[in-house]
Amino acid sequence: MQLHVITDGKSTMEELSKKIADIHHQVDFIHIREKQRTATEIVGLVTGLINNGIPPKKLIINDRVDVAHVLNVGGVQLAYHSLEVSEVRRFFPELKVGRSVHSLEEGLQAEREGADFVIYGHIYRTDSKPGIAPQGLQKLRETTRVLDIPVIAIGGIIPENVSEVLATGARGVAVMSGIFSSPDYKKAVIAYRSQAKEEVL
Ligand SMILES: Cc1nc(C(=O)O)sc1CCOP(=O)(O)O
Repeated sequence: MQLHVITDGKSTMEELSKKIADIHHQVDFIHIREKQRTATEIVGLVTGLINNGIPPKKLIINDRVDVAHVLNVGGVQLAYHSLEVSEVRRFFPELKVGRSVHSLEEGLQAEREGADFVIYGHIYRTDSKPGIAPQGLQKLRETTRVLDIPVIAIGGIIPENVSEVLATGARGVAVMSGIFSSPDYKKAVIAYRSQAKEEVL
């Protein structure tokens, strides 16, 4: 199982730096999703993380392809409002490209354009996506069956539902509030990790 963690956009830069430094050994990918932050702030955060020994290849920048490129990190996570997967593939071939999708059709499109993986959601009801109906496990299963690239499940994932999510064929889970909003985030990350028997990348 791949364990992706996603920053919540609510923590201070200091809190994020500390939390990420504390948990990075337990996770495969850390998505920096700080939509209200400037490029300069994200560069400052990520440079600090790298200087503190967090492997750059584990870091994925949400949306900001330019920032990911300048920082020479592992990759970028694209949303519907981001540059297209094919454009990023063409101009930034060194970046791993993830695409956030909400249907099988979007997943197929991302795969055709050359995405390395998709994040599919949201699976369960979550306060992080208020007022939008969840996709549920059946649609996730359909998507994992059809796509060849890894499908990572997101949205309302808690340690107790990881095994049923993985049983759909999902290759991993992505977690935001379950880790970054947890008062004991170190314990939380271990609870997720213990659902996965494979080695961390
Ligand atoms: C950032 C994000 N993207 C989603 C999608 O469906 O694309 S759901 C989501 C939030 C996930 O948060 P939590 O782990 O707190 O439920």
